[in-house]
Amino acid sequence: MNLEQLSEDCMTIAIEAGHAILEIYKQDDLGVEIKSDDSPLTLADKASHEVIMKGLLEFDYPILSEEGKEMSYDERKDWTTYWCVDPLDGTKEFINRNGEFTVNIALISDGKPVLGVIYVPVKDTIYIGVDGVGAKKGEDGILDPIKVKWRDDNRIAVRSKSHANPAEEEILEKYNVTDAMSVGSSLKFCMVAEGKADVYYRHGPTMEWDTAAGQAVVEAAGGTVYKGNTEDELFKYNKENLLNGSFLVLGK
Ligand SMILES: Nc1ncnc2c1ncn2[C@@H]1O[C@H](COP(=O)(O)O)[C@@H](OP(=O)(O)O)[C@H]1O
Ligand SMILES: [Mg+2]
Repeated sequence: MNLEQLSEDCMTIAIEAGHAILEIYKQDDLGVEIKSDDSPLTLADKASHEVIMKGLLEFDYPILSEEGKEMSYDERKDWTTYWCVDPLDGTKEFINRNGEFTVNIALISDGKPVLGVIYVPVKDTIYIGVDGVGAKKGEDGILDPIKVKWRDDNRIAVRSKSHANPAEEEILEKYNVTDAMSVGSSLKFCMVAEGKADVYYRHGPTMEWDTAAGQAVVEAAGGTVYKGNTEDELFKYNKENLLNGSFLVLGK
């Protein structure tokens, strides 16, 4: 498997999906519905999902997408390598029209995200992480390497804009965080990956597709994603329950 070649194809697919999202973002009616789990869904989530499914079809790996058909653990438990996709992460931010939403494509191998692409449609910016190779950020058609930062003191945290939890404060204090920024979607992982923040601790629930591409990007940039709120166990994928527990992202 040539991850670098695959990452180029994923970039093209993510950008095309982002353009489909922007077409809908321009319209007055975003076609908002509420899903059975009470979370919002728009025409853009569906359009992006269609573009990504079509694009990834040529690669012979199964696909787990937030907007795809529900997949029981029995159906996916033997997958060794698969795509984990969030066609539009930060749907609330999309509906609020603040630009803080992303397209996320990750390749998982043996429970670890080994490739991740995150596209930010409104900024036309892309982040790529390839295990064993490194992470890059693309702006104005130029890709530059990015690296995490671990400040000696006055550390900076990123937190969810829509789902921050007071239980996060204790951990931020433990890491000497003196400043926190609220940002929507997987952009938080990107901010740690490019050294704009040192820490992202998430106490509340997310799904595996919300974190897979972000974890690949931040780890390829030199960071680490841990399960829970300690530095003991790495964060793994294709769990029986796709609901993530709390996790800790550090720029080291
Ligand atoms: N109660 C809940 N259960 C599961 N996932 C939740 C959740 N509340 C929020 N999320 C996840 O958090 C994501 C948004 O993260 P953030 O708050 O960092 O922007 C959502 O992604 P989507 O917007 O793709 O649905 C959603 O998957
Ligand atoms: Mg999401």
